Amino acid sequence: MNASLNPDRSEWDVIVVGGGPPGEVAAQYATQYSGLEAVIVERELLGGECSFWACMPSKGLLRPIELVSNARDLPGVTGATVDVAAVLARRDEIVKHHDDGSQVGWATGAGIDVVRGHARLAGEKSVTVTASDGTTRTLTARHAVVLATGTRANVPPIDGLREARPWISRDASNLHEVPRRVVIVGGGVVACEAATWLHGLGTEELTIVEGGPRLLGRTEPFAGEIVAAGFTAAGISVRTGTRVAAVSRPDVNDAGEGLLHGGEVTVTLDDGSLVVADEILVAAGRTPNSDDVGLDSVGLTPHGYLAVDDRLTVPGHDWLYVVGDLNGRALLTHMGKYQGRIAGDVIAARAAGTPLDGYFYTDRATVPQVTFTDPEVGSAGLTEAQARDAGIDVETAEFDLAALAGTYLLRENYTGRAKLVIDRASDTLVGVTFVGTGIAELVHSATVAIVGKVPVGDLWHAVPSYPTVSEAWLRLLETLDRQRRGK
Ligand SMILES: Cc1cc2nc3c(=O)[nH]c(=O)nc-3n(C[C@H](O)[C@H](O)[C@H](O)COP(=O)(O)OP(=O)(O)OC[C@H]3O[C@@H](n4cnc5c(N)ncnc54)[C@H](O)[C@@H]3O)c2cc1C
Ligand SMILES: NC(=O)c1ccc[n+]([C@@H]2O[C@H](COP(=O)([O-])OP(=O)(O)OC[C@H]3O[C@@H](n4cnc5c(N)ncnc54)[C@H](O)[C@@H]3O)[C@@H](O)[C@H]2O)c1
Repeated sequence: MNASLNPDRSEWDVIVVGGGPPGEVAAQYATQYSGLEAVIVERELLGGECSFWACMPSKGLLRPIELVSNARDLPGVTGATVDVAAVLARRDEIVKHHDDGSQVGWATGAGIDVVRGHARLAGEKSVTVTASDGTTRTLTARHAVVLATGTRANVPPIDGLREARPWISRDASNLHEVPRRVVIVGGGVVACEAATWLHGLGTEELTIVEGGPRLLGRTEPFAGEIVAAGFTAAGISVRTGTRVAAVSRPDVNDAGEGLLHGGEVTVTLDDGSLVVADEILVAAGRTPNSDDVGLDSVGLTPHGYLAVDDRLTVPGHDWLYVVGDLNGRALLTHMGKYQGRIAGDVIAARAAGTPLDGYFYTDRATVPQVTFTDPEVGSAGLTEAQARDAGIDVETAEFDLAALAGTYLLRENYTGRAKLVIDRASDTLVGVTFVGTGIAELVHSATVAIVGKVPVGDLWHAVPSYPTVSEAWLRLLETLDRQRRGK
């Protein structure tokens, strides 16, 4: 099949609206072995937020900072510094200078057409696309439409905030100048990662304002506490339990993405104190892109996250699938891509009339995530509080990761902690959290143990290599054993 960009045709088997990784994967899986034809409609860049403004640039900025932090904490290594211009240049390479040619090449090479423009549902299996020149065309799907339009930064209705033209995550990840003083609204994942790279790139005065009681509120409490302690030690001001009451910025401009959006910003906090900065970054969660995709044309509510069943199908609309951030199940690229795999397989199976056995989505207690702060935070499954809320009779074990030979060798002043959350009834893990340098690659071992429902007794025979951070597993099991013996 010869796929192309903006082909002159109007009917496909599958139309995917939104070309982030989940949408791309849904198109791939729906077509790769089925003979079905698919088109992806994308209004901006094929590859989506993740490739150009989120995961990839942010991790590209964080990696050199992590390396320098480790090197500076390791006797025998000298001279490690961050070359800001070189880091930003590599980030620009990583986002391919905002050219999605290679992604379009991947799609067409895989037999998937790409149409550029803003897509809206126009009734069952019908999609209108408005191109940048204002022309409109109507596309028809023979089998399925997949919505994968993602989310955008949420800017809360704070007095003066919108008028101040704050930075959003796109500006922070695609920054071209490093503000000397920054206030960050929010203390979740975006805020904590952005604070890490801004500090590492040279921002001198950083204030994080989080309305909730701690940073990284969805993780085990010790994770946010350790990250906050690291920030405080680095001279970053962490204001938890505090909200921004008002923002004032007399001079604003249209400098563009990643450049200062105006002059000095004065931020009034709800305790009456003032913080003056050169930029304000909003990292206060996401808003789903459901308000301008024609949902009302098929009787659906045009706002909020779109609920799906375990086959990623909108109930009552067996031709309509939603993958990625838009369904609100887990705002993570890897989970969205997993949804894309399932939705694609289900579409192909339904079109062929073959059984759907085995094609179902589950995230209820298994979602993994790594937050690339210093130290890193990694988890899979449930926190203790989430497990208790789910009615599980829980047993836990914790271990200070600084007490491992593997972590002692990694860096001089290692800080870290790990925790197991165990379902007593089945004696299997329902959640694992690691905090510390070098834990990111450990998270998948926890995911496998949880998904595989490995009995705790069997984990004793999964022997970690010496001297690695993986020995966290051994120490956690020893701690659990000691607790069970009442010692
Ligand atoms: C700063 C930051 C860092 C992150 N880092 C990580 C990370 O390290 N790991 C991780 O797993 N997750 C990370 N995430 C989350 C991750 O970016 C999202 O989960 C992921 O991008 C979701 O993919 P998506 O396709 O659902 O949405 P998006 O990536 O937002 O893609 C949606 C696409 O749909 C297009 N679109 C929208 N509406 C229309 C329309 N009407 N017509 C046509 N096209 C349309 C958009 O242009 C976009 O290209 C991060 C998020 C942020 C903000
Ligand atoms: N490494 C990764 O996996 C990674 C990195 C970045 C983002 N993400 C994903 O992107 C999503 C969005 O991240 P996020 O950090 O924007 O959202 P979030 O929901 O994780 O955090 C937002 C934080 O802002 C706080 N907040 C909201 N309004 C506020 C206000 N007015 N004043 C003060 N605090 C306020 C909330 O209490 C919350 O703690 C997350 O769900 C995450 O999964 C993942």
